[in-house]
Amino acid sequence: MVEQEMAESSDSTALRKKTSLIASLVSSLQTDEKTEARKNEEDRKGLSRKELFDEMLMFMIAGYETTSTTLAWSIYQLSKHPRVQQKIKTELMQYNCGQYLSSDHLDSFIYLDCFINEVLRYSPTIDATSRTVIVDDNLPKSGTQLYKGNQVIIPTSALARDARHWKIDPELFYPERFLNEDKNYHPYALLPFGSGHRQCLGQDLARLELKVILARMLQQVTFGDGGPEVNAGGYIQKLTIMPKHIGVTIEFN
Ligand code: HEM
Repeated sequence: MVEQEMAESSDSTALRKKTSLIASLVSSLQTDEKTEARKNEEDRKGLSRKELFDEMLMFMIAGYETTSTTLAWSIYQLSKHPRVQQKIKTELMQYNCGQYLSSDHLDSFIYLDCFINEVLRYSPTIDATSRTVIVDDNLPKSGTQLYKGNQVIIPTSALARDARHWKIDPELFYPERFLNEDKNYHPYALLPFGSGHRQCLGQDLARLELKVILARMLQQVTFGDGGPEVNAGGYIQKLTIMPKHIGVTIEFN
């Protein structure tokens, strides 16, 4: 894909760089890598070819397992919460979209958005992120001293279940919270995609993928609890946090 893009004229790449990630990366390639390599890191402009390929690899690694694991958690939660599953199905039927899912249809599925948010809150695939302190500073309330170079861990999964930040018991799997009591939750209580200028670059794509796949699946099938032996839940921590025992029944509607 990158080579195809590099074969295009620079004018054509520049035209498409707002809508194509690959065109955008290719248009940032350094024209003279050797000269750039001799400069200090802060003075270098553009991407080397190696940096571009590293970015592409990062998209694949960061984009694949996170989204597929969130989908696995979604299926697990659907199997455990038939009431929630039925409510999503009712919403899908209400808009009677058949085989064709337009962006207007997707925008109408408000409860499905709440469900996806609740899965990301209750069963996060990533439990923390981190930042490197770049100047000596201290935390506003506690006064804790931080020094340049310290690594600060932000425990996103603990924040998402911290009762101080949620009006409805955070231990409950309850998508409706995002329609009512917890609609205006603290912006840093739920950070499934991080925050700030290093936040997840693929979050809109991930949300779109999750919404389309879940809507399509729930138009066709109902997930049931496969029983305590196979659908026992729990989690394993690999690159992401995955469900450990997930075993559901699938009924075609
Ligand atoms: C449900 C799916 C996903 C979850 C839960 C997720 C979560 C995250 C989190 C927590 C971070 C760190 C953000 C921070 O420290 O502030 C991150 C970074 C990143 N994600 Fe995602 N992600 C998902 C899907 C994707 C997809 C689909 C892509 C790309 C196709 C992607 C690409 C990236 C990249 C490139 C970064 C690094 C950004 C940077 O360091 O500047 N992610 N993601």
